[in-house]
Amino acid sequence: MSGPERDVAVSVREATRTHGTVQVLAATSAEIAAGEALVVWGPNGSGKTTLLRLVAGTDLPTSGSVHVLGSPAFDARRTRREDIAVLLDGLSSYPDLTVAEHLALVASAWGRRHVLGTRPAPSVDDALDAAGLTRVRDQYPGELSSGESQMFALACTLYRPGALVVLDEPEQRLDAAWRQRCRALLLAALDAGRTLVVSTHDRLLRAALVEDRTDGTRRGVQIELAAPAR
Ligand SMILES: Nc1ncnc2c1ncn2[C@@H]1O[C@H](COP(=O)(O)OP(=O)(O)OP(=O)(O)O)[C@@H](O)[C@H]1O
Repeated sequence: MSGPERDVAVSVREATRTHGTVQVLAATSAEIAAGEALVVWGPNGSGKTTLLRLVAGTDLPTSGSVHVLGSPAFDARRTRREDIAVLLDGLSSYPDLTVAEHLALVASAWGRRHVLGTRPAPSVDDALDAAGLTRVRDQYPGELSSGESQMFALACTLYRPGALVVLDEPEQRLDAAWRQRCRALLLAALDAGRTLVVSTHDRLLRAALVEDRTDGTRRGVQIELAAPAR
């Protein structure tokens, strides 16, 4: 979409982040409309997680601005809480609740808002099936493999409402089959009208999220962050 009717969901303008005297994010700009993906690409240490923290509103830019859903991201984090789903530093979980019970808890916590756009949310079992977690539905978080844990975190994050979803390297610790599921889940989220901001080292995920749809509409864009000086 282009033109004045474009519904901007994420706008990053000349945003930088400095820790002390060290600039960890050089001036970065990007803009996506609602329902599009922003793929953040770059080598280790290039500032991907830093940028995602600014978008998620858990950190402030040193200069420049970051707006999401029409508000400064730092404010939106509280005022638009139900609209922003974030998986940045792993998932906090309850050791004595099962995988399925965690999703049920998410649904229960969000009540009637547990709906995505005009679509009702899938059942817990359908969501677990889509994530490939049916086999471990009755296991506790401490009983999961590292790849299962990552899919569990992803499934919980995608199961809550969130017009905007922010994911830091969702493919981490996943094997090829699960990476494929991860791509399918993110494409389905986009098709449901969600806006995605995703950092990744996975070329297939990047390609899937920035490839135009068959009807020619833009699915997403990428920004590439430069390698830090070593
Ligand atoms: N609190 C901090 N104080 C100082 N430097 C920091 C701080 N947080 C991050 N950095 C530095 O900022 C740089 C960017 O880190 P960031 O985690 O954003 O990179 P990344 O692109 O996500 O890397 P990776 O691909 O390895 O996850 C790194 O060099 C890191 O050491």
